[in-house]
Amino acid sequence: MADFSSLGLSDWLVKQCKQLGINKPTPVQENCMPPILEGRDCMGCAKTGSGKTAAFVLPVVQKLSEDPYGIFCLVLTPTRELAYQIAEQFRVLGKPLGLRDCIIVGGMDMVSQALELSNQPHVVVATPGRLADHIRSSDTFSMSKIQFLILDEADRLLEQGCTDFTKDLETILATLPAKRQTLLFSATLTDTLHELKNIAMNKPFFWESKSETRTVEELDQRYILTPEKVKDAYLVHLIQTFTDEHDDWSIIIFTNTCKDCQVLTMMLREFNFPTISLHSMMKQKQRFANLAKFKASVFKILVATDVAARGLDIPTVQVVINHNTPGLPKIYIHRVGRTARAGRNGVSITLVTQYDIHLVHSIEGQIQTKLKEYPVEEKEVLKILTQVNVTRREIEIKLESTDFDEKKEINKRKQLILEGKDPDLEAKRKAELEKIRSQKKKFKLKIQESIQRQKHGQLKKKLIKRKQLKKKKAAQATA
Ligand SMILES: Nc1ncnc2c1ncn2[C@@H]1O[C@H](COP(=O)(O)OP(=O)(O)OP(=O)(O)O)[C@@H](O)[C@H]1O
Repeated sequence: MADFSSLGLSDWLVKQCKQLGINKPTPVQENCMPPILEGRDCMGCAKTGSGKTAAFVLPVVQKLSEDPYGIFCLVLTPTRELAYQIAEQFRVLGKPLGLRDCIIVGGMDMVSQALELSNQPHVVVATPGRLADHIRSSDTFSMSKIQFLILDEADRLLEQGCTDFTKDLETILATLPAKRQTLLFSATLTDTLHELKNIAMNKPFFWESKSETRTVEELDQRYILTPEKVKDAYLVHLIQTFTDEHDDWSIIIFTNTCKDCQVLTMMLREFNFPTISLHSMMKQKQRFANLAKFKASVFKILVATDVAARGLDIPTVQVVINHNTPGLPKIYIHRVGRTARAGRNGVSITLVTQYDIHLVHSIEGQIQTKLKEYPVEEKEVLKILTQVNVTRREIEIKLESTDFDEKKEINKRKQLILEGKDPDLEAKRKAELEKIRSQKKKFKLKIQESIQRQKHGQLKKKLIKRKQLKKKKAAQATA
């Protein structure tokens, strides 16, 4: 196996790696770093927790040390928390160099960010929306000379999901030089390969870890089949068991919506579990503070939406619980990848209702692994069922009396304004679309009913005819 020196890193950087416990390159590092150092574009696809961040940070820091200037490198990433994590890796590995980084994410003060950008940091780590806002509103910084553009979680940045980055990416790409190195990394790159190649890449070096499974071997992947109404009781029971048996374990619970995230956090606190939440309806400062408390093990349980599904590297996380079965295998891969990182063991448990079984099959098909049933004493779960459900209901009532839903509506309106849309017009458009959809549905239903009636009529006619024929035959026979 190669060492970092033979891959082309300077002695001071190898020493810096050692201080972080990074002694031998992981496969993605061993394979992707040489072509990057040679000046090639690169696409790296490797499992969660396999060291993709250092695979791009190290070559950039090496190259920066040979020709330091700002702005040298731009890293784009889908979430704000991930931007901080990546910037930290640059800061630590580039410390002997005096590397200056700048983090540009939404929810933080725009003026101080603009000031930092104008001071020409070596590395800018950003979420696309906020960086595009700076480009549109100010001309005090330039990225026309950057040498590296990196898209971390590249497939997420390019997919048109609920947060669509494509417009912002277009704005950003238009300000970058054509002559640059573009590096794309993710654990699920292959699904969006075609779109990724459109990012004007120059014969990229492509590397994918050779493995039939798409999740790591150290991860014990389990499921519990449960009726929807018993889900929370299973959750409370699982957490009770884990916390009784282990002192130093942390657990991440993934939920489908911000509201669910909030309800579960409050409910688990009622049961005295040290729980904290992370979702997009929280103020950014609170998000950072909560994540820091979870990382420091002040709170052992983090309830989060998919905002925490990608990239977060928290070594103490031993268990990931999916409170809902993810609708897409890709989301499942990233969620469960928050445990069993860098060779450690971990467990993931997905709560599956009878309506989600097809989703589990599709996940199993993608990851090429069968999930195993997690054994639970059902009797124990039933003992707490009423208490858990009553607690949940009380919390839901409490939350309804706060302005949680209202805040969500306000946030939505703010987002639309930022996207340059009129919230009232959008609401009208949405209502009209909904009306058309419901009319179409009604029409379809009517047609189906009329077909059904026709079929029924035809059948009735056939039966009458058959009866008449039978009668006729019987009459002929007696005559
Ligand atoms: N060569 C190495 N030896 C030991 N540990 C390493 C090495 N490279 C990286 N690590 C550590 O492995 C952990 C996971 O790395 P990283 O966060 O880069 O994973 P990733 O592949 O980006 O995962 P994800 O797809 O979830 O974002 C980090 O704590 C990192 O410090």
